[in-house]
Amino acid sequence: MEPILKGRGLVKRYGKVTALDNCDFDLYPGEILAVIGDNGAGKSSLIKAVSGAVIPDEGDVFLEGRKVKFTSPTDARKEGIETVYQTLAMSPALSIADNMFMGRELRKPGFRGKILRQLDRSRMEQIARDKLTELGLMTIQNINQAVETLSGGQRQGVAVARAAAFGSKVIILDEPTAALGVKESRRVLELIQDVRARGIPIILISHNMPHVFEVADRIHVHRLGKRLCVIDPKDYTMSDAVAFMTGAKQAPDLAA
Ligand SMILES: Nc1ncnc2c1ncn2[C@@H]1O[C@H](COP(=O)(O)OP(=O)(O)OP(=O)(O)O)[C@@H](O)[C@H]1O
Repeated sequence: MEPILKGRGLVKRYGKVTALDNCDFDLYPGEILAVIGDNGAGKSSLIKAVSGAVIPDEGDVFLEGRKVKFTSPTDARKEGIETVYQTLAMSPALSIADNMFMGRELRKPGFRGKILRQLDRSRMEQIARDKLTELGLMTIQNINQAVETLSGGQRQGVAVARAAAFGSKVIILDEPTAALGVKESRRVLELIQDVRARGIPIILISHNMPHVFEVADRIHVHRLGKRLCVIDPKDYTMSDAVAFMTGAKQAPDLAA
């Protein structure tokens, strides 16, 4: 099977710091791939390099086998790569529907939309409602509710729904449960699994080992700017994973 998203020989330097050191990366269709690693290992740099937020100094990124050169996150988004950052790019005072359609607003048909640029609010609200229902997120009562009035978990939900709603090929989640309570984390983990069930692969960056081991199909262990190994959570324990990532234990051979 061909990876849907692939990185080869990625290098990213910040002055004297080498954040990515000839790093490879593979995400396969339909999987949840967790990316774990110690602080400063280069996880964010990797994710940014495959999603257009930084331009790698060297190396190539391939989407569905085709070499791509993203120069911005907008570029990557146009190709179907959506990143949901921990610090969510949402406008708190705007409604859920407005947030979901930010930058992709729908206009009314015909003259009113094309010439007068009128927004098709009811259609956007309907689609927003449908998407949230589809993803089991309809604990949200009112689609016109301002995002600032939502709980942290609901907000993550809206961000994920937004990513899932627009034909994304890949969704990247950066520490989606870091700021959430137990119940909310649970809901977000379920949501991640729902998104996978709809066939969209997910990259999950997380320091939370129980969450990683619960949902990931494979775990990319990142260390010193490169992929150290990829493990199946069924074959290793959480303490193995932590030992690999800190260098306390010899990692399994990647080739094997
Ligand atoms: N914009 C930047 N300017 C200078 N150095 C940077 C920049 N971004 C990252 N780095 C450095 O690159 C290295 C890798 O950082 P990166 O954020 O990719 O690691 P990380 O694994 O995501 O860490 P964490 O888990 O702590 O978020 C670190 O040494 C970091 O200080």
